[in-house]
Amino acid sequence: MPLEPAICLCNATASLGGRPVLGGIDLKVERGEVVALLGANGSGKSTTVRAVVGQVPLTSGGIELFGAPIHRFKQWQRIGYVPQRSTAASGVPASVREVVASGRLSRTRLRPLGRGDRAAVDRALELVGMRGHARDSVNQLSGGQHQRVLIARALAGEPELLIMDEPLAGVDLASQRILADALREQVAEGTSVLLVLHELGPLQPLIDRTVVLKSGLVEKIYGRSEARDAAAVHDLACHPHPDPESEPDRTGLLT
Ligand SMILES: Nc1ncnc2c1ncn2[C@@H]1O[C@H](COP(=O)(O)OP(=O)(O)OP(=O)(O)O)[C@@H](O)[C@H]1O
Repeated sequence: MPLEPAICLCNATASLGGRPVLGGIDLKVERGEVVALLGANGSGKSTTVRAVVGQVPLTSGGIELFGAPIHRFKQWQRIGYVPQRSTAASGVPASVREVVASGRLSRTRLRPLGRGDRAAVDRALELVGMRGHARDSVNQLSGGQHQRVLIARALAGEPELLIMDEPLAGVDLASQRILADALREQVAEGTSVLLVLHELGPLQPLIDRTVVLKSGLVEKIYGRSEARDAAAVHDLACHPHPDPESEPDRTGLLT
């Protein structure tokens, strides 16, 4: 019998600040599948993934994680989440290794890290090319290195489902390629992935389906062979003539 999908959203609606933001999203991520969410600013991509990780309640519809309704789902250690525009620097001095090791907490609880935990941390650092920076303070990292550390933190938990909101934002092409390689290895091991992206970049060959959102609804779904078309359509729709004067569509409440 096939396993239940890693994520299943059924006619999901959500409101923020009293305004409807998701208008009835249907979205599935099958086991081992890599799904990219594309769409213009404000189309509802982050809200969709935040609903999936339980940070935004639905007003109607449902979400199932690994076959369980989200309100009954308890196995959050199976999920690695990299939020949008988050920071590894918390104000207290912490090394890259310490931040990545914190990704094991959902598995170790208060138990000290064992050999298996340390191996998972080393592997995550290696995967994102940060092993040589393990002792560095996170406060000294560049934006791209910072993002790699946050992804390593999620990978250290050995998640079966990885959810990343704009993992390539502010990451140069060399780092994007390192992240693509890391993700490829993870996917080869069977991890399911939901990614919010603005462009597919080096991740494109990994993506099985691209779901384009518009105004809180699924506008179009592209299969693997159409990913290039999806990226092209998205580029035309979302970046037609960049206006340096325009204000980004942000409330600032999510930062
Ligand atoms: N905390 C909030 N309170 C009120 N409205 C919000 C809040 N967060 C987001 N919104 C609104 O919800 C809509 C969807 O936002 P969301 O962040 O999901 O879009 P997005 O597709 O991820 O955009 P971006 O590409 O800019 O990250 C936007 O109109 C946004 O202004």
